Amino acid sequence: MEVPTRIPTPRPLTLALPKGRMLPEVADLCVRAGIAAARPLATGEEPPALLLDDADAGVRLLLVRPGDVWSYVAFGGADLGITGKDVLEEMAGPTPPGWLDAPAAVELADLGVGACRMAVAGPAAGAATWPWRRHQPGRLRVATKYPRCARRALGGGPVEVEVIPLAGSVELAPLAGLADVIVDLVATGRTLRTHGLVEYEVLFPSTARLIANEASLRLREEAVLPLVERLEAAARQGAGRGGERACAG
Ligand SMILES: Nc1ncnc2c1ncn2[C@@H]1O[C@H](COP(=O)(O)OP(=O)(O)OP(=O)(O)O)[C@@H](O)[C@H]1O
Ligand SMILES: O=P(O)(O)OC[C@H]1O[C@H](OP(=O)(O)OP(=O)(O)O)[C@H](O)[C@@H]1O
Repeated sequence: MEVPTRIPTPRPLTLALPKGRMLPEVADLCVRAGIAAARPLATGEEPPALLLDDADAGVRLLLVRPGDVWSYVAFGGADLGITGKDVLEEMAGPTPPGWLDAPAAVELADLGVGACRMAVAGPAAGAATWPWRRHQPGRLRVATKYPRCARRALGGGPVEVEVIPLAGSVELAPLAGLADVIVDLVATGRTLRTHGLVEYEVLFPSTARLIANEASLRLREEAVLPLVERLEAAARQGAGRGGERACAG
């Protein structure tokens, strides 16, 4: 009996893309990588559907929330995905109790688009004392959409970090007396300024990353790698055209 060396191909090569603010830039990269079906997504209009097949490119696109791209890729719903480094940092680390234990998604490339930074911010009055406060015994209430990043960056020292999880409008938390500081993404800094907040500390810069399902990389290599190469080439071309956005404030 012949021993199969590859699993049967159950579906087209599947790429999970982030809906929302990054989609137009990411879709533009995909178009330049030969995925014509991504063209309507580059306009900023509402996507026509959540699943788009590109028969010519042999690629299926799934449109999911940026925070869900990692799950689609890690759990095998997509072979490849594009999402922010912020999402990958938040998903990094031990699997929380009760979660399906997923093999890690592999980070393959920095695509340059969607630049922003993860920062600690708070009221202007607290900026001067932040470097000291951060390392003092006592409690620090942190409002954030990124509880694991916040804990990893600020915990582990003498200060006791109390995370208040929020899903958005994080800048309101210090104004409402809910938290001392926030950990959130900053790009232009406009939202902070509008609410009288300042950046205390940058935790890490973030740009869109290409990630792969670990098994797809091994078992569908001939299909996966050419697309990876085309996306990387499109990203380099984009950077050359001035497509790389500065993430420093
Ligand atoms: N100024 C910014 N603020 C927030 N995210 C940004 C910014 N600039 C780039 N990004 C990237 O865009 C992603 C968030 O996109 P978007 O704001 O459309 O989704 P979201 O509403 O935060 O996500 P979800 O729908 O899952 O709640 C981030 O993960 C980050 O990588
Ligand atoms: O530095 P800026 O250019 O102002 O961008 C940063 C803001 O954008 C994001 O919020 P978003 O618009 O996604 O809304 P949200 O608060 O509902 O998450 C982020 O959470 C900041 O609030």
